[in-house]
Amino acid sequence: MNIQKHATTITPLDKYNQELLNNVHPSDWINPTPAELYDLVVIGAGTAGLVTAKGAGGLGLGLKVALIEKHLMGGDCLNVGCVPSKCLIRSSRAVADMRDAGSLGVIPPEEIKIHFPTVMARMRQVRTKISPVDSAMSAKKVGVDVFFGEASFTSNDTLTVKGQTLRFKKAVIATGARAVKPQIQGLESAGYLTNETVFSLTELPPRLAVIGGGPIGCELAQSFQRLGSQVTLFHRGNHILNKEDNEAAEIVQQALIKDGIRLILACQMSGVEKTAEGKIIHFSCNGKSESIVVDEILAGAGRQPNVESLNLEAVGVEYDPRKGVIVNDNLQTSNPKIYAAGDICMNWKFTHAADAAARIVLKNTLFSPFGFGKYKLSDLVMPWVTYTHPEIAHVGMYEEEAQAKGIDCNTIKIDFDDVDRALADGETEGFLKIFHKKGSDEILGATIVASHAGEMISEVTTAIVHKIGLSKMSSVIHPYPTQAEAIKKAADTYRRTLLTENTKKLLGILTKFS
Ligand SMILES: Cc1cc2nc3c(=O)[nH]c(=O)nc-3n(C[C@H](O)[C@H](O)[C@H](O)COP(=O)(O)OP(=O)(O)OC[C@H]3O[C@@H](n4cnc5c(N)ncnc54)[C@H](O)[C@@H]3O)c2cc1C
Ligand SMILES: NC(=O)c1ccc[n+]([C@@H]2O[C@H](COP(=O)([O-])OP(=O)(O)OC[C@H]3O[C@@H](n4cnc5c(N)ncnc54)[C@H](O)[C@@H]3O)[C@@H](O)[C@H]2O)c1
Repeated sequence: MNIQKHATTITPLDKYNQELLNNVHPSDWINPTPAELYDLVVIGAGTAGLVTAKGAGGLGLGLKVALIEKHLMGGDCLNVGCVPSKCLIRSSRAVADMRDAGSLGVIPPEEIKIHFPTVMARMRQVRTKISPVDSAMSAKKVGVDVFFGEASFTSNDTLTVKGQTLRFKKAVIATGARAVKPQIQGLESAGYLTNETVFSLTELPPRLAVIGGGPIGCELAQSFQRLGSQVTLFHRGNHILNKEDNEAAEIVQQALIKDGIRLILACQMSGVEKTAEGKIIHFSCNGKSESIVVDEILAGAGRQPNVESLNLEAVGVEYDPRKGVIVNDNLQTSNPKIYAAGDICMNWKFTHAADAAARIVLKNTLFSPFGFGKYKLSDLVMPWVTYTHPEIAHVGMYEEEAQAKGIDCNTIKIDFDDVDRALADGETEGFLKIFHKKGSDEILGATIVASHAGEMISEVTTAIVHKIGLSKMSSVIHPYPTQAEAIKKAADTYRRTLLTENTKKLLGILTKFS
């Protein structure tokens, strides 16, 4: 494979992208001669694969570890996912800050000028700066044999890559997922963008349609709208971000509308035609047929697991073409020698989830003699953040989820317009909800909608992981004024519920004698 092939998703080939490719798929890379037998062969060098392979190789135990990547080390997150999207989000927030500065007494310019090529060049620069940690050399340095090429199982203990056979004691499938192709007549021939191509744009599409109101669709729709595109967001459901708390999703929905996005909910897209004026999208909404013309279409309509080329049948690994490789709670597949981690097998499709799963796989493949002491996926407390503006962050259970499990749950809600720093910042849209066990201070979960909700959720995650209840949280001093004081306020609200008539009487007596 040469640099040109990988340039299909990594364009333009400027100095940043060339350096990125030199790190994540060097054109002069020569695959090593395979060892006689590998302790661990890992397929896919995204987050899950890199953490597994480098974790095993870096232990200094002399383990033989191979890592196989068909495209770009770093996978989606570095190249076409988290990293580039967050760079675009940063630029788009700068636009919104300028736009809204009037309310702070700072008069914005008549026209906010956005230089889209510079926005994208900055993104490429940042991505390249981050790339050495995911590079082929970084894995080689910790003793991992890195092979570029597509891996395919050939027998219960072998697989091939570019004509070479690798024998393994254990294997890990970490091949991730890709964008689902929406089944809309004419879309394929009209052409559309996905997360694999959108970050290669060098010119802003004046009119952009986004298919799907999930995290990808919402984050990118808001960014492109703020950067100057007229975005139309098509979503099947009645409101966007339907996996999130309804009230939280509603706040973000209103923010997208305020940004000027045309939101088409509960829609059916019936066809796309390419014409001289642009791409015409035909759709129906509430029984009414309509059409719009756009310059580009971006699909963010869900993910599909990369299972096809692995020849999983040869090794008896069960999979579902839509959900991916089937694993048990220890991340072991139906073949006991083969494990999986990351987007290929998990509902939690997040980089930090892939990282956490890889650590479980490391333990379970290498340090669980006779299957003892295996770690479980279900033991993880998983936070996540959707980086719209405002952000939605969540951890643990929702109220309905707790109730469905037969746990009586109370919700404490703090609105950010009761938080001094949020008022000072002019960022009062949003709330914190903490779900706790009824009659107890045990935290079950939390949802935060706020400008920097993602920076706040880890405090609640720490509390859940280390079983710190709301009473103890209320004794933690939070600097004034910070938006994270919302968490302290929630904890104090809980403490106040402990003040029964009897405790009040007792306190009254104590004050008399003090
Ligand atoms: C636009 C976008 C934004 C995102 N933003 C965030 C975010 O902000 N925060 C967050 O936590 N998550 C985010 N995600 C999700 C995150 O990127 C994924 O959850 C994460 O990358 C999963 O890692 P992985 O290792 O499982 O898979 P991947 O990163 O997909 O890596 C799999 C690797 O396997 C390789 N491969 C596939 N088949 C083979 C084969 N047969 N042989 C050899 N190699 C193979 C692929 O080329 C790829 O490099 C985002 C995703 C997208 C698309
Ligand atoms: N901040 C983050 O952590 C982050 C950011 C982006 C992506 N991700 C991960 O990537 C995963 C995939 O994200 P996603 O947004 O592609 O998927 P998703 O499945 O979460 O959302 C896609 C949405 O598109 C809708 N849809 C599908 N086809 C449609 C059509 N033809 N017309 C209208 N609507 C349609 C679906 O109903 C669905 O709600 C997420 O589950 C998330 O875990 C995470």
